[in-house]
Amino acid sequence: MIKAAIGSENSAKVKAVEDVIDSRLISLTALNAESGVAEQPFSDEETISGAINRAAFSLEHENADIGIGLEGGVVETDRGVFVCNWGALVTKEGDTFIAGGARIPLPAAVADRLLAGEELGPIMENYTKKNNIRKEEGAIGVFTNERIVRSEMFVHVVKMLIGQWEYSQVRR
Ligand SMILES: O=P(O)(O)OP(=O)(O)OP(=O)(O)OC[C@H]1O[C@@H](n2cnc3c(O)ncnc32)[C@H](O)[C@@H]1O
Ligand SMILES: [Mg+2]
Repeated sequence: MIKAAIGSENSAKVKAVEDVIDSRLISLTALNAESGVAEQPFSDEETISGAINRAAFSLEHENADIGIGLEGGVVETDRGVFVCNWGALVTKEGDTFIAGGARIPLPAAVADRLLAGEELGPIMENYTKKNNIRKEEGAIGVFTNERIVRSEMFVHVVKMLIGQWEYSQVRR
């Protein structure tokens, strides 16, 4: 049995990993891992660092074979502020794999509040008058009419992580 650890207890993230891995081959533990970056990452680089830090923390803390970190952030571009999401998978052999998730621009009303220093999670709850968006459909779900919800977006990221790791095993 391969031992995996995911560095979050957010159900949208844990469910994504559970959906992708084969539970007959890989056991999964979820823990709240330090991201080591701001609560609201504001670039791809900062979001990637958060994902890698969570993955490394999880690997070490659980003495696992693989650690997975999933981190959300936003990126400011010439075309507006986009949501971004990154994942990292680290192995006890010292390999690190990363993969990025789908991104869409946020409405100006949301972007303005982010630029003023608020966090996306609370902004979304306030904007939609709903709780727990970040554990459920997410900003990506709200603004895509739920055609892509947060867990599905993370499933895609986790598939790209696990797939890169599998490919490295095959070639080892
Ligand atoms: O418990 P953790 O794992 O921390 O789960 P979380 O929902 O707080 O998720 P992250 O810390 O990875 O990311 C939070 C950031 O992700 C971004 N994000 C994207 N979609 C979001 C959503 O629907 N709700 C909240 N944050 C979202 C936003 O930039 C947040 O500041
Ligand atoms: Mg968080």
